[in-house]
Amino acid sequence: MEHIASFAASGYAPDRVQLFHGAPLEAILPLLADCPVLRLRAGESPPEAKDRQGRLYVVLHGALGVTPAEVRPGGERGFGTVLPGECTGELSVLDHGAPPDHVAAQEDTDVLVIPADVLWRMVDECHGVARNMLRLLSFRLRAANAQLRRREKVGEFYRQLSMIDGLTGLHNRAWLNDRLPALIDHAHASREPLSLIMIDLDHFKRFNDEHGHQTGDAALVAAAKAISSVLRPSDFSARYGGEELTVLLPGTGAQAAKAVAQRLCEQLRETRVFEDAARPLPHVTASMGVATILDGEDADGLVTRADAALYRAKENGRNRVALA
Ligand SMILES: Nc1nc2c(ncn2[C@@H]2O[C@H](COP(=O)(O)OP(=O)(O)OP(=O)(O)O)[C@@H](O)[C@H]2O)c(=O)[nH]1
Repeated sequence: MEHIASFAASGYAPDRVQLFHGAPLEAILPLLADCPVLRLRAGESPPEAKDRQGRLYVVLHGALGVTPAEVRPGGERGFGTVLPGECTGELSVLDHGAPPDHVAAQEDTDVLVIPADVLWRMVDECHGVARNMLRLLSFRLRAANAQLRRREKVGEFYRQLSMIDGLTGLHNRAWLNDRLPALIDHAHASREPLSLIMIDLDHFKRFNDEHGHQTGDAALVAAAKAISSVLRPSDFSARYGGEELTVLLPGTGAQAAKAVAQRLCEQLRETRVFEDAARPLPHVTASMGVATILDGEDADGLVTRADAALYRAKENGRNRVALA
């Protein structure tokens, strides 16, 4: 970093500085005359104020990169860029707090440093500067709000992504844990039925052993597709874990749910793992347990009864449906 000159001797003019737009230069120039102009090399930060008064940095040439102070070095990059005529540092001047952002030159950059007391005198003596400060603050507020909204959206995107099973594309167990209690509450409150089908692929260990784990994965994907193809848009399917899948049927009573499960069973029986006829594989079958919510029952109770029914379907020969 190099101290080039005072502003008066630097050769820079104030008319391009946003903070001074519309303000009478004859009022501003005497106040700016002794303010230092620094040259920062790429990567250098302007010196921090030794007092708690803060200071405003106006870019005269080059660019300053601004990163929120809470972001670790090497973390999220480029919160913003301050270009010639723009400034940064106004918040710590206004509230005497620590600067909220880390500032560093993105290239060789000349910066006018305006100490807090000089800035306040400008605000006192020149309404135009005060107005520009307010405009700057409202711009910062809007930018911060937009940034928050973007982060919320990104957060929601990743939340949704974390609820999807990577192999089958179905919802995963985390989604089920999140949504099932809410669906059950809704069913109790609206006095509508809700059914759950627990599905377990038959002899899947043997299938893996005979055809390889990757073919087993393909069979799981094919099963998930087949199941989704049978359901209505208001139904949900999820991968419960391993080779176990779950279907949720809101507004569906026991008999209708049993009929859906039987349809799923048939669909699986007819589903090829690979459409490619050159690689004929045995069809994958599944056993299914169906349970319909009882008065006052919670998620654990419903899943346990569906599991017990599934166990009976396995016991009775697999490739079939049992009702809880
Ligand atoms: N390929 C593949 N296999 C999986 C996956 N998740 C679980 N499995 C396999 O599924 C098999 C389940 O085996 P078991 O629990 O013994 O049940 P099963 O062989 O299907 O027998 P039954 O359920 O009694 O009909 C295990 O071999 C697991 O490794 C997966 O994501 N991909």
